Amino acid sequence: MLQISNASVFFEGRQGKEIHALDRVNLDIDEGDFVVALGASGCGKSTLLNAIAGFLPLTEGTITLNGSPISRPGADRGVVFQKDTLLPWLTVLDNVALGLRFGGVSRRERREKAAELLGLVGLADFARSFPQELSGGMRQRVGIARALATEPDILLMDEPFGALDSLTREQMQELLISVWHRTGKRIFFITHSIEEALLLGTKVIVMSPRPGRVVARYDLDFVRRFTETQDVRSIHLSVEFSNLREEIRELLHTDHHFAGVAA
Ligand SMILES: Nc1ncnc2c1ncn2[C@@H]1O[C@H](COP(=O)(O)OP(=O)(O)OP(=O)(O)O)[C@@H](O)[C@H]1O
Repeated sequence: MLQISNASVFFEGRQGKEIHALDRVNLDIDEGDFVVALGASGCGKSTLLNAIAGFLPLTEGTITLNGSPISRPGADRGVVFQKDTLLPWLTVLDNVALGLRFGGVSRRERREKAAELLGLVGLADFARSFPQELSGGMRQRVGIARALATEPDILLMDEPFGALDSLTREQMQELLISVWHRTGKRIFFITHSIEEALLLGTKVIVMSPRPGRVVARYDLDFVRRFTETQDVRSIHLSVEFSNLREEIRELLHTDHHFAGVAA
């Protein structure tokens, strides 16, 4: 269980002015959960993810993973960003295997594991390619495989599909659902897109602008429906989906700070 209790973050802004980025966030991420954080730019989503990743400390509150407080980055958390962070001089296979190099795993095992993960994300044939030979969507798939290589407890994804065109984005959503379903990994995923949040999340939290607070929570099953039917169109067209989309859109627009959130 990943447990976030009363998490608050203050940054020191210009001229010593305090920036209240995150305000008393409580969130439990259980095994198998797909948690999506939705909110406008600047509402503290990345701050929350970075705190879970151990990249920045909370000012108040705690985050524990299986009972242990998080204070630094660790192999038990795999991170995927919007912009891929692949090393251009390494092949796709070696990029995926990289995280295991520091874990005392033999070269043969590293390569076997990396090849297996490339299969999981549909890139088995690109193991010997270099990142620059791949499309944006393919590079993000490599990033997902790499994040999974150390067998983390949770996958942290900061707008991983934000820079992709809409068709590739839809394909990546479906791929991620299949990875989630097949691995049973819990995921914490950030997005600006209401539709993406509704399709992917088993739990969706909606955050307000500064200070970032959770203003609504939803337990959803569209993603499970997708794994059974593989029919995204009928989900998008369902009354339930469109009612929720409108409800959340309205919620986001009740505050003018939310302008800029896209469906
Ligand atoms: N290191 C920092 N120093 C000072 N202020 C910061 C720092 N990091 C974030 N902030 C501020 O904290 C607030 C929350 O930022 P954060 O990046 O978490 O928002 P976000 O919801 O992820 O936004 P986006 O969707 O644009 O990525 C913003 O006002 C931002 O300017």
